[in-house]
Amino acid sequence: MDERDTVTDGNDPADAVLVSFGELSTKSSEVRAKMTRRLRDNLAALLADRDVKATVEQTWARLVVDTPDPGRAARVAADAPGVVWARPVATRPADADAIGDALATLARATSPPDTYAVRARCVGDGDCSSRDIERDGGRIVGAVTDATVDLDDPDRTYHVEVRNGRAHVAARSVAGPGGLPVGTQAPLVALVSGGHDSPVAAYEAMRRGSPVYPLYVRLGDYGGPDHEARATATADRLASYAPNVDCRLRIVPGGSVVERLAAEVADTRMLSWRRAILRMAAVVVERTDAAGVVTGEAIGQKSSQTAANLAVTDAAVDVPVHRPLLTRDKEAIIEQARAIGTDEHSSIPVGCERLAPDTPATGATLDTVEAAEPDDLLADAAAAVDDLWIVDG
Ligand SMILES: Nc1ncnc2c1ncn2[C@@H]1O[C@H](COP(=O)(O)OP(=O)(O)OP(=O)(O)O)[C@@H](O)[C@H]1O
Repeated sequence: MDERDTVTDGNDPADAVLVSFGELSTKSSEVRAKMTRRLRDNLAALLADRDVKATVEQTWARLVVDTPDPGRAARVAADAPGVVWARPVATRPADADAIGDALATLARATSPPDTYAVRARCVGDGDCSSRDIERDGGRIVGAVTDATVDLDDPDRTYHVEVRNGRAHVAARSVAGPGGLPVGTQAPLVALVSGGHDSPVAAYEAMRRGSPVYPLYVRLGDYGGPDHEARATATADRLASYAPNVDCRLRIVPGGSVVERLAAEVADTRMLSWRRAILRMAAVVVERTDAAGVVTGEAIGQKSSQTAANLAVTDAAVDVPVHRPLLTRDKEAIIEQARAIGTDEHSSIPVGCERLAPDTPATGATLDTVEAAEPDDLLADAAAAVDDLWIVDG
């Protein structure tokens, strides 16, 4: 549910945001505490970056954001990898009257649903009965709205969580991306071309906890300013999800490698190009604390991405190559690019298509690719990384 649609008057009683971080709860207590701390720091940085005044308190099972603007803070918090949901909540003493009051105020302050349910959770408080809260709360909401109870598929769920003597009462929930907090896994070098696929792949790596170092390879005359601009815009967008990690775009000049391929290689040209940019990424991995490379390739999406050709590409490097979109369909990838806001610049037609030969190889073997590839091509590609520069956002 989008909470922006639900507040109908100025009497919203929410005074904080409750944040759930699902998967962290499956970790050992030491790892969980460490990852939760990281999520707390990430949330604080994200809220500050988006100009939301807030302090973030860490408890064992939840993060609690203290803020004068819970509605906006919940939307921002739900952008952070690791967050399962964020709810603007009214904080009350853990007694039945206070909870009932909060539910009635919330029910009046939000647009009336046709159907509703009250869900309660009591943690570590012997006197608290979730069944009583749900029954009494359901009656109270029913009395102040015309809505009817639907426990299976309600239009709105009112949530009550009671722990440590406090009750958190909510009428709205903003879904987060899940996953793990950025910075809880090793960084990866993300090859980004600015098309639809590679930004989504880089985002998926971030969503699972890896900071990414976006790497764009210039195509010389085959690329141009638009090509580079969309890669830069992509890196900015990715950085907006984790402003406290280094997500600056790295650029390597690849124009001379492209020229050589266009002049010297025919059907296997695109494969050699993939091998060359992968080799560049591998050099960046070796020179940083990154643990591997992430690309936007998916099986069979292009001739250079058949299962056979991906194996030939990988043979150019000896660092791990991760492909989070391997089995995803293009439509689903584009939908996700829209959702995370990396699609805006991805539709500009750019030069890689011009490099493609008329009859690209789909089932090449490593032997045929290597035979057609200039002997020093990969060494040339690696050397180009000496001229890498970092774009300061
Ligand atoms: N100029 C480039 N700079 C950096 N990485 C690149 C570049 N071109 C391609 N890549 C990487 O190689 C992968 C495969 O490239 P391809 O041109 O086939 O694009 P794609 O699968 O359509 O991805 P995208 O939609 O991101 O362009 C990309 O997903 C990206 O990770």
